[in-house]
Amino acid sequence: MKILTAAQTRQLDQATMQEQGLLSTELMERAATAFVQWFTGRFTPTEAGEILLLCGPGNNGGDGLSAARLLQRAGYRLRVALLPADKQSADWQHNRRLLPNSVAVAGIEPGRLPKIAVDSLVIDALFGTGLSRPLTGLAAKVVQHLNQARARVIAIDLPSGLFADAPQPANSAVVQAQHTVSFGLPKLAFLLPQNAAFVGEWEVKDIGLSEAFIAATATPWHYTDAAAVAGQLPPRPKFSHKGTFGHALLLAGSRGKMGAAVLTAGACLRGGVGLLTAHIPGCGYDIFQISQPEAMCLTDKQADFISELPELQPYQAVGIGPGLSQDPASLAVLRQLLKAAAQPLKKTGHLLPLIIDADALNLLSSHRALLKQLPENAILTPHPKEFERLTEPARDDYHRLELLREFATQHRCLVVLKGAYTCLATPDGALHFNSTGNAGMATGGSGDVLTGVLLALRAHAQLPAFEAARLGVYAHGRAGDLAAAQTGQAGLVAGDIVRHIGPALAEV
Ligand SMILES: NC(=O)C1=CN([C@@H]2O[C@H](COP(=O)(O)OP(=O)(O)OC[C@H]3O[C@@H](n4cnc5c(N)ncnc54)[C@H](O)[C@@H]3O)[C@@H](O)[C@H]2O)[C@@H](O)CC1
Ligand SMILES: Nc1ncnc2c1ncn2[C@@H]1O[C@H](COP(=O)(O)OP(=O)(O)O)[C@@H](O)[C@H]1O
Ligand SMILES: [K+]
Repeated sequence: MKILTAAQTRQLDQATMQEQGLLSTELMERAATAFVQWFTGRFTPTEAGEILLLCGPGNNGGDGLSAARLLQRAGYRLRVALLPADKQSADWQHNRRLLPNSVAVAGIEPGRLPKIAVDSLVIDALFGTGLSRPLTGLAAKVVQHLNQARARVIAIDLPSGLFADAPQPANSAVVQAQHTVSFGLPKLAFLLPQNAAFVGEWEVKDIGLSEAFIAATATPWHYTDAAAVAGQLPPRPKFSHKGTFGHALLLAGSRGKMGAAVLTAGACLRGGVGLLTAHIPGCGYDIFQISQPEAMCLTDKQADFISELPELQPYQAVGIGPGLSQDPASLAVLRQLLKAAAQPLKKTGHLLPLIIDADALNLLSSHRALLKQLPENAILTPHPKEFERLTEPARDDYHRLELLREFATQHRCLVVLKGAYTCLATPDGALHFNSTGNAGMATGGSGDVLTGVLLALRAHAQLPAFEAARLGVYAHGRAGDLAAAQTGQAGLVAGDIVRHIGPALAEV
């Protein structure tokens, strides 16, 4: 699914009306109907009580007025408060005329802000994608008043005051909604942690916007939903054997962090790899062999960390980093690996696929000259702290995305910036936000599991780097969701994610 800018969203509305011969009021009615469908599915008239609908002067307010009419017809009690403006949009005026007199409508004035009881329901239809500058004056005052009221707030399309696609200045007035019900496509703002308090839970409702326009519109931003990865995992042919799905090498673990190697290996096996060999420090031999009998194991001459790079010739992909330690000897191994991976493989003529995680990323950060040696399409999997060590501290989430794009294009690699909406950056500058996963995965070892899944998919001869990375990130989050359905979020541990990788991959 694409994510468009606010300007492109306006063009999309126009294109939809032209393509489908729709009046703008008809499109607005679709949006309001979609919103009301969501609302009535969520709250009965009794649960809703008397709803306050805050209405701005543009088409977001027009959506609100149209929704007010539909909600009243459906038996809800509501009152409407209008934000004064020099001029209202034509579709706003249309829906204002259609609103029955039985709905109480009052103008908002500086000395007379609408009364909002604690826990009452408020629908925010002040501003949507047409916001052109941060809110000031009376609009800002209304928003602050609303945020202080501790009501249950539901935003139409966007929480008012929030830009759809760009940061707003610190301390701007923005509605803090519990729910945002948006139309057509997700907005970039929904995916960034800094906006969580404004957006709340969000949903996007289909209102039949022009597919042709969306397909023809260029954007760096994408949202990976089930449709994006459907059918991407190649089927396992009847006569396949363990060699068909690649032999992966994992370099992981150190004293006290053998669990990282075990989890990564388990995830790689569940990710469908044909064969897995792990190269681990001597101290981990029994731990590893007992907990992952399906994997083969090479031990380093060092007991506590890795100091040797095995012969790479047998392997189709290499993962390095989980629990590795940052010992200078492990740095030397990383150096050798990058050097060896710079040469195409004799058998295939391709570069050896690499997954670089955790301490291997930290080693890259402290020896940045090594970044020049990253082979094309290497996959790096930093969390935000690790990413900032590789680049620079970001001013905010939007700046971090800029840094992410720059990094992936400059180094011709794939970067998986982990988080609630993990963002995969590609060498051509695209950003793919993942839709799966849950806060139960905010637990030690979840990232190791991701590395294992990615390693398995990169060892697969038929999956190109981008498809493997996108599918791996999606399936990892989906496995987390399936696991949380059984354990609850608080009780989820990384091993639960491993056990659900199989079902997650079976779904796609
Ligand atoms: N495809 C879609 O997404 C559809 C969107 N519709 C609705 O239309 C909305 C966009 O409507 P508009 O473009 O009219 O924009 P808005 O209603 O978001 O706001 C624009 C109005 O607010 C004023 N304004 C902007 N920033 C302001 C500020 N900081 N302080 C005071 N006034 C400010 C503008 O001058 C204009 O009058 C969407 O958010 C959505 O709710 C639907 O009606 C139809 C379908
Ligand atoms: N709130 C969340 N919602 C969805 N996914 C999450 C959330 N928190 C963490 N995750 C996922 O869990 C993983 C955590 O990785 P990481 O921070 O490297 O943990 P660790 O180093 O302990 O393995 C990432 O894939 C991340 O996307
Ligand atoms: K709004």
